[in-house]
Amino acid sequence: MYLITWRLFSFPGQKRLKKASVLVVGCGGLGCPAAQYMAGCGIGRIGLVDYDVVELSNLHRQLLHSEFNLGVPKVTSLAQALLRLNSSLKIDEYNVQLSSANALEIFAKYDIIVDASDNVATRYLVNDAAVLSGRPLVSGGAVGCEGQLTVYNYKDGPCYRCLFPEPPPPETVSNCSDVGVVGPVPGCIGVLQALQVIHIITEKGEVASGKLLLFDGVSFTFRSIRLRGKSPTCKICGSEPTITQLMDYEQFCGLPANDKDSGLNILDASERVSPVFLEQAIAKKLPLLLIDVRSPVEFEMCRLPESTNIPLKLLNKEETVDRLKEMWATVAGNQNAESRVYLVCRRGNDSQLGVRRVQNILKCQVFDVKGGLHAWSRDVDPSFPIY
Ligand SMILES: Nc1ncnc2c1ncn2[C@@H]1O[C@H](COP(=O)(O)OP(=O)(O)OP(=O)(O)O)[C@@H](O)[C@H]1O
Ligand SMILES: [Zn+2]
Repeated sequence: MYLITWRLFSFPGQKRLKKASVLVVGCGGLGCPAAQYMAGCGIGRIGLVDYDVVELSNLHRQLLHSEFNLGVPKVTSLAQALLRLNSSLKIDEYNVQLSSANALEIFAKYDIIVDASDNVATRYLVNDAAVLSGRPLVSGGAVGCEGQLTVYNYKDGPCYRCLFPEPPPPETVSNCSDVGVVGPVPGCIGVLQALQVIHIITEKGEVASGKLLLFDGVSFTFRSIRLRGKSPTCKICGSEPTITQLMDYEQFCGLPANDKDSGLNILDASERVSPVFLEQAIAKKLPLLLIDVRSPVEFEMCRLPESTNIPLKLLNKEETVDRLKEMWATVAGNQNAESRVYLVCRRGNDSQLGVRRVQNILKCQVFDVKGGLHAWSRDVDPSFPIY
């Protein structure tokens, strides 16, 4: 099974792979392919971290999980698949959320860290833990049809904080659960993360330190851009670091370290309703405007019959403002005090961002549907398709 790797990297190279240990944070769209190719090439020990269980909506891009493993912890499901491929592997399962309390202890047991997570708070946590424990970090990301990859904290190269000292404002952050991702894109980036791990272990081939590989799945192009080098003033890896231990990353970023339903929480509780509440309002035929802020493609795929599609990106455009006012006039024209606007999206994050915009435009009562269509499917109509 390892012959190809051996021919390319020589026998000592293959032995290094066998002796190496790699930790994969996140067993989803990036983590599955990364771990699969690492297992295939004979890396001796692989640690898997994920707090989540396999869901149907994961399967289009997390191909080592399967319908048989729905509800099973992702670490267990992935470990089973890897052992089917290579029974001599040693696998450690961490069915936990990586946090400031456990990261350093877990990282200490591995030579290299692969970041295959999907949220900003975890990215800062993984970066800081990698720097504090002196481990190179192979970082990947994929949203929509775009993917990227770089290696942080490798030799004299920069870390994530050197390039992004401050987190982005929470309201500007969307993740792949809201935007969606085309399965082969994380597939491709995850495979390349495995290749970077092989390069680091065997010390053959280029390591993408100080470089960012960008893949655009629409124009079908790869580009590699040079990044700024290590920053001497970086708070964690600079010459006089002020961060010497892990912190509260959810507080630092203003965002949760997981992307479960309604992860973002930027509205007041009084501005949010449950899917069951919305269902009752619809059943009572109360005057309402239900706006679905997903992309037209997603809206075409499945939607609530009462909803109208205005993608989040269009909400602020001038022509949309007029259209929105016209639509609202037809609902609230009879001055009914019970008229409301509800915003819905896939999982309840983008809809919260939309609420603020619509409030500014219409100056009326606007609500977010908590947990979006996923929660609708869970709590109101299990036959409603989720993806
Ligand atoms: N702090 C963390 N600790 C452990 N696992 C994490 C952490 N943050 C993210 N993850 C895991 O990283 C994986 C990322 O996978 P992916 O980007 O494919 O998204 P997903 O959460 O599986 O998909 P969806 O958002 O559609 O449900 C997820 O399985 C998630 O549970
Ligand atoms: Zn740094």
